[in-house]
Formats: sequence, structure tokens, C-alpha cells
Amino acid sequence: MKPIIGITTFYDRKPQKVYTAVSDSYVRSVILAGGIPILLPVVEEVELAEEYLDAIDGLLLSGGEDVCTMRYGENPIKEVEMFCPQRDDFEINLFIEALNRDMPVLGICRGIQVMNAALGGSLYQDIFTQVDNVLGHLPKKMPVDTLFHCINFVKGSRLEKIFDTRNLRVNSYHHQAVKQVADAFIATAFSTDHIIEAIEHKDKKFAVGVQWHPEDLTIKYPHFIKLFQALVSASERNEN
Ligand SMILES: N[C@@H](CCC(=O)NCCCC(=O)O)C(=O)O
Repeated sequence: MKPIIGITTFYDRKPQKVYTAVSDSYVRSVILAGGIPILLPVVEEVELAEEYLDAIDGLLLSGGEDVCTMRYGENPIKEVEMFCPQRDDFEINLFIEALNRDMPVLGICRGIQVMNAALGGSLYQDIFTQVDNVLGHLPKKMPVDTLFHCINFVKGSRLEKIFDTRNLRVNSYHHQAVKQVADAFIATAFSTDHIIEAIEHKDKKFAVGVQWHPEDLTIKYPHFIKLFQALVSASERNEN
């Protein structure tokens, strides 16, 4: 049985209705990696979130809104234009319960930020106003499958092993980033301006967060599927 990967979603608020949505590239990447994707709508019922986890083998925390700054004890600066407390509550509870079960988790963009904030770390609310000498990380006028900047993996990290290299060119689409790494994680990838581009849990089977968007690269640059294959592989059930 192929591993079932739950993918978190966001509220897509239209004038007359609210939809549950996620970029289809997450779905395609899980399928390409040999998993079965299912979407996890945001819910406020905590017990329902736990039943979600009963139905999946691995969790993918997708991208989206800024995490509420009060989660890491800060009032929002003017560059923070929106957050979704319901999604924060849902995903933070889901992530913590997934860790309690040692369920494999991959966080992407917002997802790495949720993981870090959930375990007591903090975020740069806006790297372009809070980080000196920061490079480009938000090429709004370029296709999302554009390789935009380099990152370097820490020697011996899981991500170095997954991609079989110490450095990689990635796409980018964020204005926030991990600032203080939560104690449970280690930062294992950095861009050349020292922005944290990945974190890995020190103890769990597979709890990895990346700041770039590998799901948007898996068609044009197939080596990025390796990260989803690692999630799917870690999520395989012990059939015996
Ligand atoms: N708000 C955070 C995270 C940005 C992010 O997740 N962007 C992708 C959104 C759409 C998608 O999921 O593909 C930040 O700006 O740093």
C-alpha cells in the first residue's frame, strides 16, 4: 500500500464562498514520489485533526500566509499584512501531534516557519527590513519554477544525503524566515546571506522544513523529487 500523505490547505476566500485550496504542485509531487496525496482542510475541532492523523502515514505542511507573530511573542510590523489564526492553530496542533506519533513531516515555506514557531523558535517578520545585506528571496515577477539563488547544506545533514550535494540552486518565494531555531531543530541549509533555508529535527524519524518550494521544481528539475521520495519512504508502513 502506498503511503498516504496528508497535505495541509488554506482558506481561499472568494466573494460568495470560502474554498479549501492548495497548489496542485504539492499533489503532483507526492504522486510522482510514490505517495497518495489527500488534502487536509483547516478545522477548528482539535479531535478531528487527530482523526486526520489516524488516516495518513506522513504530513506535508504547505505554504501560505505569515504565521501570527504573537506565536513567537512579537507584535506585527507593518510589512506583515495578513495571517490566519485558525490555520495556525490547526497546523501547530497537527504538527505537534504528528511529532508525538513520530510521523514523518515535511514543511515547505510557511511550513518550516510553522514547525519552528510550534516548538518555540522565532521568525524574521520581514527579512528585507530586518536582515542586513539580505539578497533576493521574493522574485514576484518570475515563474515559480525559476531557480533563483544558491543554498549550501551543512556537511553530514540529511538534506545533503538526500540531494547528494553540498550546494543547490533553488527557487524562492518568501519574505519571512527562521530567526531563532527551536531547540529541537538544527539549521542545515543556508543561503549565502545566512538566511536559514532548512531545519531538521534532531531526534525524530523525519521532520524536515525547507524555505524554498521544491514542489514547483519537480517537473522541470526532477532531482527535487528526491525530497518527496524521502518523505514517502519515511512514511512507509511496516506491513508485518
Ligand atoms: N508567508 C510566508 C510563507 C510564504 C509561502 O509559503 N509562500 C507560498 C504560498 C503559496 C504556495 O503554497 O505555493 C513568507 O512570506 O515567508
